[in-house]
Amino acid sequence: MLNINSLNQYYRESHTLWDLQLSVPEGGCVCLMGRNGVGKTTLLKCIMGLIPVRSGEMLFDGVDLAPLKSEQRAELGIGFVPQGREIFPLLTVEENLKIGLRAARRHGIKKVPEHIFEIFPVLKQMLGRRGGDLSGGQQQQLAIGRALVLNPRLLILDEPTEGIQPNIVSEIGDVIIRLNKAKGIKTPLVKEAAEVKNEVREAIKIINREMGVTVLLVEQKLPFARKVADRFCILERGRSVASGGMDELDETKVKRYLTV
Ligand SMILES: Nc1ncnc2c1ncn2[C@@H]1O[C@H](COP(=O)(O)OP(=O)(O)OP(=O)(O)O)[C@@H](O)[C@H]1O
Repeated sequence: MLNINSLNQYYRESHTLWDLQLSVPEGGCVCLMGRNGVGKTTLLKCIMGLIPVRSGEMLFDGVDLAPLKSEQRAELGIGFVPQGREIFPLLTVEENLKIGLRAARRHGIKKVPEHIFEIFPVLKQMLGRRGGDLSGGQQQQLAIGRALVLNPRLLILDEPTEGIQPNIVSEIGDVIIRLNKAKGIKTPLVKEAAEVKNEVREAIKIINREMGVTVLLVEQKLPFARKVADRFCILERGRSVASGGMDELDETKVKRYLTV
């Protein structure tokens, strides 16, 4: 579905991606891996047309992406959830989702598709809440939900579990739970970060395996990557140095390219 050949990218004079190869088969879930600063985010930005490339080829279903602006790439069916999520903090969850809808209208999608709320029930519960008041994990779910509004065939995610930590609200929640427990009062459980991470992981699996959306994601955490992806591609200093089925990601490769 997505084929990248001999891609070279520069930040001014700094050669960042070198003759890079990447292949994302239709229906697959490919995890882009590698240590900090090897060029993973840069590659995703090139695919989305957010930064220029110097040479090479990027084909999406055989269509050359090079002459297309980033909105046109989105319209072709590529959804992108950037690092840091970029949701609008002052807009409500509903308004954030409707921003995705603006581009989708051209494709006859007039309403936020109901399946998004089936994957992320929390978004339905919090439609009127401001984006900035959501926890990190909820913001991530909103960002993925917003990308799904356009009904993408390829969903690209940059470190979807980054920054999901037990937030202050849940810490306060824990204190309340403990206090109430001491008094014998039952309190609804406050979700912990690990649980939210699992939710995000399960959602990506549903999007890939049940909805049939092809997925390309950057993920540094090996257990997460192993659970969600079926293929890997490792970058080192801007070059693709290893790729294959997840079962081929052995200890030697992990030690050589991933452990810090
Ligand atoms: N806007 C920029 N201008 C100049 N250099 C940049 C810019 N953005 C990134 N770089 C450099 O390009 C290289 C690749 O960065 P990139 O963010 O793509 O790596 P990464 O693998 O995504 O890292 P991380 O895992 O830390 O997010 C790094 O050396 C980085 O310092």
